[in-house]
Amino acid sequence: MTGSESRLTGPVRVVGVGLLGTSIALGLRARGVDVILSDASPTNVRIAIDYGAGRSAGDADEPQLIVVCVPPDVTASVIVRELSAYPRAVVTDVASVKAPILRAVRAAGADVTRYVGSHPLAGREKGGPMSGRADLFLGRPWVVAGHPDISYQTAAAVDDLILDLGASLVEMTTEQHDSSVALTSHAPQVVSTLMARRLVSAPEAAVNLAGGGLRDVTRVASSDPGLWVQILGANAGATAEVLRGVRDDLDEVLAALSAAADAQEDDAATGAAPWRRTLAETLSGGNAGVARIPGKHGQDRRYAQLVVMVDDRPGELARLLTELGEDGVNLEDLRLEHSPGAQIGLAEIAVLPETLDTVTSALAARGWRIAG
Ligand SMILES: NC(=O)c1ccc[n+]([C@@H]2O[C@H](COP(=O)([O-])OP(=O)(O)OC[C@H]3O[C@@H](n4cnc5c(N)ncnc54)[C@H](O)[C@@H]3O)[C@@H](O)[C@H]2O)c1
Ligand SMILES: O=C(O)C(=O)C[C@]1(C(=O)O)C=C[C@@H](O)C=C1
Repeated sequence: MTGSESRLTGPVRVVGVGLLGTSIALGLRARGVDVILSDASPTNVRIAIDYGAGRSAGDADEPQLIVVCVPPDVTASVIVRELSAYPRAVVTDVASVKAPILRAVRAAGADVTRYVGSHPLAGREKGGPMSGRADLFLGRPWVVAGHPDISYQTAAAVDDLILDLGASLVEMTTEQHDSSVALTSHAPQVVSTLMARRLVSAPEAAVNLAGGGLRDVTRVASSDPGLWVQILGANAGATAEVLRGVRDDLDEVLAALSAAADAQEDDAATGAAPWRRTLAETLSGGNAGVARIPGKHGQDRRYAQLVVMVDDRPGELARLLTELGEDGVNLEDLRLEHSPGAQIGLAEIAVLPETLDTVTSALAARGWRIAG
């Protein structure tokens, strides 16, 4: 690819080359943009350079855009420093909270006519430059949390960054952003963590029965505690409000379960017990909530699932993917499940619903066992 394929002219300076910074840098390098890398850790800069994410800073650098990708606690002070060090650059950051950062940048008296915060709703539970991926942002929402002191013309550089990385731009105020992510990201992190904590002292025999449900619920519980203390602390009010709603529902479920446990057998058999209705309503509410989550690429589209049994031998998964490619199948998603002691893995693949029958027959014809 060449630089002409990017909207940004560059150079772009990335400050903080962990997961987010390295992913942004790799994505821009793939479009030919000149990327300057900076981090408090010289080791992280070296790793990111070795990865092909960009070059080290020079005295004569005149960045068009600076993207601050450091932990939330230090984001405002780094923004203030960068605005002052590069008086012609537009500055954005990618921290997971927006209102407290804008407030702190304003309070420091910095030039907010060149600063607008942003936040890609894309990430992983693993940080550091080695987790960086050029395609991390493809099809993901990326919020620009605007404010009245920056002009559209100046903020356009941030829009260009988002579009160059293949993300979809969403405009919100900082407050709308923070209350939205309290619901979609920050409270879910706590719920996932609380469930995962139940496993710490559980018997090994029980934990070994872990299936897809537990893995889905606990994936983000592996995230960096240091980063999340900062995120939750900075968005405490809005996150607590969501969690109070969760607590109310949980109290209802506990009451229903307690009634169910106490119920006489014949009472349970009538089907009319109030606890049964409470549980059914709660579970249906969950169905209705999940149905509102947009699919991949932000479309409200559901995919058909197919589970293929993959022998636990080197190269088998690669063979499955190659053969799907040979059959012209576009995978919308792929998830692997592997139980301890099992000689097979389950590859759960998502395809467009209209292609499900064709894909199933093509795989069966090649001898793959379809589990569901
Ligand atoms: N992890 C995610 O999924 C995710 C997603 C969206 C946004 N974010 C936000 O992106 C930011 C970075 O998160 P990450 O996951 O990339 O973290 P990370 O730990 O992978 O990377 C942070 C980097 O910042 C560097 N750093 C720390 N203090 C610095 C300073 N004062 N000056 C320069 N460099 C400094 C660290 O050395 C490290 O390389 C955070 O604000 C986070 O809220 C994270
Ligand atoms: O680990 C992931 O899958 C994430 O996408 C992480 C996630 C999220 O909750 O959506 C976490 C925090 C960030 O601010 C943005 C993204």
